Amino acid sequence: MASLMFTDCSSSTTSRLIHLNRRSGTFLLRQCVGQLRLQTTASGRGCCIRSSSSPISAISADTKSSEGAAIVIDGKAVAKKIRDEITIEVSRMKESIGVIPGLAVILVGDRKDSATYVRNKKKACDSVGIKSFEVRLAEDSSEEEVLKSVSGFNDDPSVHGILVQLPLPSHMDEQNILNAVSIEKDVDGFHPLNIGRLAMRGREPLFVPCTPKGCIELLHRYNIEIKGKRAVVIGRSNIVGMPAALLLQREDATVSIIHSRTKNPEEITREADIIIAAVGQPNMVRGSWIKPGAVIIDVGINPVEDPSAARGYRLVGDICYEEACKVASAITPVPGGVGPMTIAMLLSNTLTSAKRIHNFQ
Ligand SMILES: Nc1nc2c(c(=O)[nH]1)N[C@@H](CN(C=O)c1ccc(C(=O)N[C@@H](CCC(=O)O)C(=O)O)cc1)CN2
Repeated sequence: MASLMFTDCSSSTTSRLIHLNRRSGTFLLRQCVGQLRLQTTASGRGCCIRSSSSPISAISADTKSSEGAAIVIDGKAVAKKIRDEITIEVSRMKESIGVIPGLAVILVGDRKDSATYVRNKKKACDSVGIKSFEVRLAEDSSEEEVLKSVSGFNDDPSVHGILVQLPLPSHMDEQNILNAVSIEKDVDGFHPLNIGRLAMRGREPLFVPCTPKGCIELLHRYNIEIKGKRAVVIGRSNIVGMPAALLLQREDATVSIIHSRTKNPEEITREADIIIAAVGQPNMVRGSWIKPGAVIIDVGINPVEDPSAARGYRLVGDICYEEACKVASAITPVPGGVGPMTIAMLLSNTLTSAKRIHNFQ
């Protein structure tokens, strides 16, 4: 007997374990007429899946898939492909001009999630041949100590990319620290000059923030048209929502941003052909918010209690996946959607930086 974990979207912290016996399995398979298989996703949630590993030919953002099941946009697979492409470029650069791209990461404090992300960034660098440098500072370090590390990496010619892992401890002035990163090495794209250029027509940023860049890259790699579409971005953070909205606008979408003071979020979201959700609220967007056939990019990575999971919790997005996948034409899962793309885009930005600094085409 197999078992599937379904999230109860009406409650973010409770979940039901539904045993899938032969009968219910048949029922689900019938619902997925024409589908390839019945599958539990990496997070253990069930959905009908048309394609999960290879980019597809154009999906219309206007029309609902006839089967009533979304294509799963496989960020993990796309990120792997991008890492393979970067590996080739890194070795071509090394062989041609003897330069190895270098990425420096500054981690302040002892947040477990941040430590995991930094460890994963180092692993990803190793896997593509990028050199990595790391500074770890204690939670009670001073802002001056962080600025000193930034300044050291700004002056180090073997470092082509610098990032300060966020969030920083609350006693630090985040903007002051991000401003100190050399704009030529700002591979996170958080420097105000890079963000400012992103917002201006006719100006190009040196780097685009990794998570929003990953969202757009997924749309491109799955041939999802953006031009002329109505897009809704839920959330207006500096690192995801705001730059994602700017990028969609640059791609000629008509963009609305939904935030905590928006009066009618459901109504506005229901108009969208493309939804990017980056609000940090587990399962906030329900199936009823979604226009049939919309494409959904879920940036949320929210831990919810789950005693049956090895870690005692599992990750869910901002979108109620099992409702949304019946309405949308394509959707990113959590985990395995946008998350892996963030690190792939970081590697890509670091390679771009090294090429630019060394004038290597
Ligand atoms: N300086 C920065 N700080 C932060 C950024 C950033 O882009 N630059 N983004 C996030 C954290 N982040 C990278 O730093 C990040 C988050 C999640 C993932 C990821 O791959 N998630 C997996 C699930 C991981 C798990 O199981 O725990 C997934 O979604 O599949 C990568 C990077 C905030 N800080």
